[in-house]
Amino acid sequence: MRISVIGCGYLGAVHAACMAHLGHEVVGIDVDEQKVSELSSARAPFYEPGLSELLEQVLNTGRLSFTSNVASASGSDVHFICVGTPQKKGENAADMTYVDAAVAKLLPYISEGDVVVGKSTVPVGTAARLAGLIKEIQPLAHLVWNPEFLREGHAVSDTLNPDRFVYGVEDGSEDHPAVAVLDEVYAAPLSSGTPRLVTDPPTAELVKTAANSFLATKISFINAMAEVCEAAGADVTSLADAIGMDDRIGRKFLNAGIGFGGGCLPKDIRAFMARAGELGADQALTFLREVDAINMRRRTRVIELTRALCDDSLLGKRIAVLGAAFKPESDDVRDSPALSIAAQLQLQGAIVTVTDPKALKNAAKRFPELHYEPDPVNAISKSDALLLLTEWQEYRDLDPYALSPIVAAARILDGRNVLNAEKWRAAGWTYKGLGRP
Ligand SMILES: NC(=O)c1ccc[n+]([C@@H]2O[C@H](COP(=O)([O-])OP(=O)(O)OC[C@H]3O[C@@H](n4cnc5c(N)ncnc54)[C@H](O)[C@@H]3O)[C@@H](O)[C@H]2O)c1
Ligand SMILES: O=c1ccn([C@@H]2O[C@H](COP(=O)(O)OP(=O)(O)O[C@H]3O[C@H](CO)[C@@H](O)[C@H](O)[C@H]3O)[C@@H](O)[C@H]2O)c(=O)[nH]1
Repeated sequence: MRISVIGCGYLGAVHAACMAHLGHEVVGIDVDEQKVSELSSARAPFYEPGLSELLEQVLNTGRLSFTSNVASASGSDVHFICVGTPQKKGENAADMTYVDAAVAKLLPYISEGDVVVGKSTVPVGTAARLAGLIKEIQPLAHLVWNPEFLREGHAVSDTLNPDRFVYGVEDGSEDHPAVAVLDEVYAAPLSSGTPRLVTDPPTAELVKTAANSFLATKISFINAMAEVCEAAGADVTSLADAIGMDDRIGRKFLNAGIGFGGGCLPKDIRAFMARAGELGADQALTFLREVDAINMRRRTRVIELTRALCDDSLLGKRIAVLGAAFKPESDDVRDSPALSIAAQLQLQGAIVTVTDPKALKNAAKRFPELHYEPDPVNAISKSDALLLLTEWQEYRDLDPYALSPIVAAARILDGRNVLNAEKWRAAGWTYKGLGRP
């Protein structure tokens, strides 16, 4: 199949490389010339395990190319829309200008029988609106909503072996001609057993926002439990293990800590709130507002606990923050709780040094006022308190005995509950987890 991928950020770059890996002829189109040039030389513009290797492999086959010229979409059978839908400034709603512009620029190159596939995460109702625009120009083309569920850090394997495919087609029917086209695009994963569900476009759009809302809810639920555990002297980690043993609940996404961040969960639940409000579905709005509020309170709680750990004053205290990315195995700092906490601590008078194995360049662009140190030992040296905020393996493996002699005070706040508290305490550290005694 000939495929165009419009928007080659995190989602689009991975999707383009994976589609070429599946044997298709793919052109990736992005307005950012620098991204196009990096991707064309097999350099991933962001850290994603396995992506550079995959890019190199598929670029060598000649099946994949990148360009900033949207006219190159002409002749493709399938056009994937993968541009960003960030949160609007000062509002909860999604900014749809990139999707609208991408579709407007693509319109002249859509031919009879082409399938335009929406992969971006959008407010419900977007597909119907875009289908109207497409039909005006090319009545014999189709629009499908096919949301993406990949996780950063696992993006390549999630794209090649997803849990499921969801196709939202106009009449919601298996017989819709676009179903057979997408089945051909995803022939390899489908033949190895990936389930697919055919539905109508609004349901497909909602599957995505509901899935992210549910994941966010699980995290905020366990963080609310962490607050209770803290007050009652209980251990939220054992609690999560025990409730997670119930198959109906499951242990995944029950790790209490500093809360969720990233380029998806926070902005997606807010966009969902905004859309639910517009539709008059107030219960979803109220419910998700609390999920968001619990999440944001975790950041405030970490500041309070750090102050308590530092003898009730942050003024002039040297704090080493381990982690800047919103999660390990990523250099993405969009809405990173670690960086938001680091910036707040500095505003409140602490002298903060942030370290991270991959995300420091991105962090410095967003928070130029913070001090960054690539070597964790240098960052930790002479500190009055250590905050583990992104659970990179190398921070999990830190040896409390080796670090004791280099710090000013042996105090650690484990924002992800991943360290062995007994071991750190035995080495003479004051250890504080979140929702753990
Ligand atoms: N990042 C993820 O893990 C992930 C996973 C699933 C779904 N999504 C959704 O996918 C969408 C994209 O997310 P992302 O993280 O890749 O965003 P991103 O900001 O990394 O990438 C968006 C890309 O689109 C490009 N672009 C903007 N306007 C364009 C246009 N008119 N033509 C061509 N290119 C254009 C930008 O230059 C950028 O490279 C969002 O809706 C997001 O919610 C993201
Ligand atoms: O038990 C947990 C699990 C995760 N997190 C945090 O939650 C955030 C999001 O993590 P994750 O979902 O792994 O990252 P993303 O790559 O943003 O992926 C989410 O967002 C994508 C974009 O919509 C979806 O495609 C994915 O399915 C969905 O998991 C991160 O800050 C994690 O630290 C926790 O605090 N506790």
